[in-house]
Amino acid sequence: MLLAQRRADSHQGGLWEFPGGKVESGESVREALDRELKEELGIEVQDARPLIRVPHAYADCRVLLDTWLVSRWQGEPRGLEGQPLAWVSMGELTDRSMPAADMPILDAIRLPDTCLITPPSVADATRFLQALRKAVSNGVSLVQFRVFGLAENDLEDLALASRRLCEEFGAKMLVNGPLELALKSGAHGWHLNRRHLRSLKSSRDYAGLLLGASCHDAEELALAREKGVHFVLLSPVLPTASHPDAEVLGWKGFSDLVAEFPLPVYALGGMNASLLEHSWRAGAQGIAGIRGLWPD
Ligand SMILES: Nc1nc2c([nH]c(=O)n2[C@@H]2O[C@H](COP(=O)(O)OP(=O)(O)OP(=O)(O)O)[C@@H](O)[C@H]2O)c(=O)[nH]1
Repeated sequence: MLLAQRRADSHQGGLWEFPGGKVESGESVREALDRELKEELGIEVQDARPLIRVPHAYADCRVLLDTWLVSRWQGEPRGLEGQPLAWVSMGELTDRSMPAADMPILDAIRLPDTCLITPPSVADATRFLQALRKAVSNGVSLVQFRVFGLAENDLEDLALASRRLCEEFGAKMLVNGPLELALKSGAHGWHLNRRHLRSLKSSRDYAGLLLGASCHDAEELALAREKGVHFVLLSPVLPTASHPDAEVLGWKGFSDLVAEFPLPVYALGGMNASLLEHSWRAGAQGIAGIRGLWPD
């Protein structure tokens, strides 16, 4: 990631920021991005996509950080306004002092664009683990382990084996189920259903665990934000076989709900890899799913 240090006499002066600036009147956000990065860094943006929109109220002003991920550009970035620049790895991002509004952006950068949810019923644990291996070896790096109906010991064994497999390929696994199962299996995180989200005291009590939550409407999104989870799955965006009677949000309903929601949100319900780009345009971190993503 490329960071720039803000001038000492500017708003949030001295802190490290993502390069950018204000949209001028008559400009689209993409045009503003191209102009600002040309003015400040001397580069031509060639490929960029929306990442997250974060509204934030500072004591002295309100900002809406419409953040884009720039993946291709021409030219070597230079601090054309005299600002110091620093290339930092994901791990080093938190070593720099950054504006408070940037915190959700750090979560969005760290999370991948796809979240795989395991099929809930497991008839054959060996086949299940083979399919999971295929998924993580093909690049899936965020897995939600969601399995029901197994005897307690079998469930624990499967969760443990799944976590080890994920780790072998550098993927993170969250358990959707009892917190004890997440802890016993050494999972990287805990995924909260509606009931768990309501009863969660504060994310601070779960330091070190990546927390995700399932949400279905504006009220649950507000709750997820209040409780301080790291990301959300919002569903159902499109009709889905796993919840045939649920009322779908549609892409319009989805993007209205997440337009200024300051946490990464995955679109869930009827998703497959071909909808990934569409989900970005609708304001999503990416897509989550079972059938559309699970290798047979
Ligand atoms: N570019 C940028 N601005 C940020 C970040 N985080 C954050 O809170 N901001 C706030 O968003 C606003 C961006 O405006 P800016 O001052 O960079 O805009 P600009 O380049 O058009 O500058 P100017 O209006 O001083 O000429 C500032 O209030 C800044 O403090 C960040 O990571 N990058």
